[in-house]
Amino acid sequence: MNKQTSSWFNVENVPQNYIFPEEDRPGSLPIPVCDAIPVIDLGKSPTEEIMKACREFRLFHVTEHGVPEAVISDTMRVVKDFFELPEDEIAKISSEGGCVYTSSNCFAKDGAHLWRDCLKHPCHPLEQCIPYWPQRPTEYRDALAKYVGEIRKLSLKILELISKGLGLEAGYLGALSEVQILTANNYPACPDPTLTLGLLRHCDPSLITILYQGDIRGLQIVKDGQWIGVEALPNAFVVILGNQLEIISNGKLKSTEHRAVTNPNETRRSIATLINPSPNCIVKPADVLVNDLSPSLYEPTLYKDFVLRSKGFGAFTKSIQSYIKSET
Ligand SMILES: O=C(O)CCC(=O)C(=O)O
Ligand SMILES: [Fe+2]
Repeated sequence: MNKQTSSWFNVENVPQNYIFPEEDRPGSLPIPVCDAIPVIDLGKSPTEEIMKACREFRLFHVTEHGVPEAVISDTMRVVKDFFELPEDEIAKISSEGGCVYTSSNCFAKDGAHLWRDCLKHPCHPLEQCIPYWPQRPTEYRDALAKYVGEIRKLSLKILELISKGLGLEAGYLGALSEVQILTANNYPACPDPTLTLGLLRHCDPSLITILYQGDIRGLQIVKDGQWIGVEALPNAFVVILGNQLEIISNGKLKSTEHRAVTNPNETRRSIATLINPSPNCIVKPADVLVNDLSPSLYEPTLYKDFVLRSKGFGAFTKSIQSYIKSET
């Protein structure tokens, strides 16, 4: 086995406090990967295809996205190296403002732990955020700065297509996406994936989330009341619709319920970049989508109140939120 940071997962049987209640755990029934989830070529200005995917699956893959392969592979490498740092190095991280490291020692539900370690930090505006990022591995900041810059461009491109598809003016959703939060997830191999979860069923508190998951499966979404698996396509990104897009679109688009399951063979890593409004933004349905036939379905809500109420960034919501400058 590779050098591992911590030993909590290096066990033959799943410890009792990692076993989720029956209604949450994946169980032993197979959940097949759905090959109907659209893979959208972004080189073709595919507004209609994106809108159809958003309506039918609330999620889609994108290829021809413009993010260089080397940027992705360097990022995955430094993220792997980060999670393999000695425990005392990682322990220093949690004390640095704005950057949060959570190990599986945090309880997720009813005393059950997630089978996951995770690192979260804001990453836009870049200059303001970089000083809070981990300094080890030494290439972390350089690699991630390139990655989040590329993801910013990609997210604006996708939001522009969705703005158009919803009939909103150009730049409408882009203007509501001033904050970007990166979550790097590390799910070690698990002796019994039927009992455990990398991430519980949730919706992201974002407008959209751009997820990179390499070539190891583990993401599942709810479609028509059933769990379905999402393929892991190397060098493609998964776009997940978040709560804020559901509100702004006045329910025309719905957020994606999803979770991450574990596997018995190898460590899976994913990088989720959440594209969010700023904390003091009032999020409400776009005026052009509200009329007599389609009355407003959501109360205007201050984004930071939404996030605090829903604990959108987990147990450390407050420290992440308070770090982001309110004037942004
Ligand atoms: O690891 C995954 O596939 C999902 C990650 C995720 O949903 C999240 O970080 O919010
Ligand atoms: Fe998520």
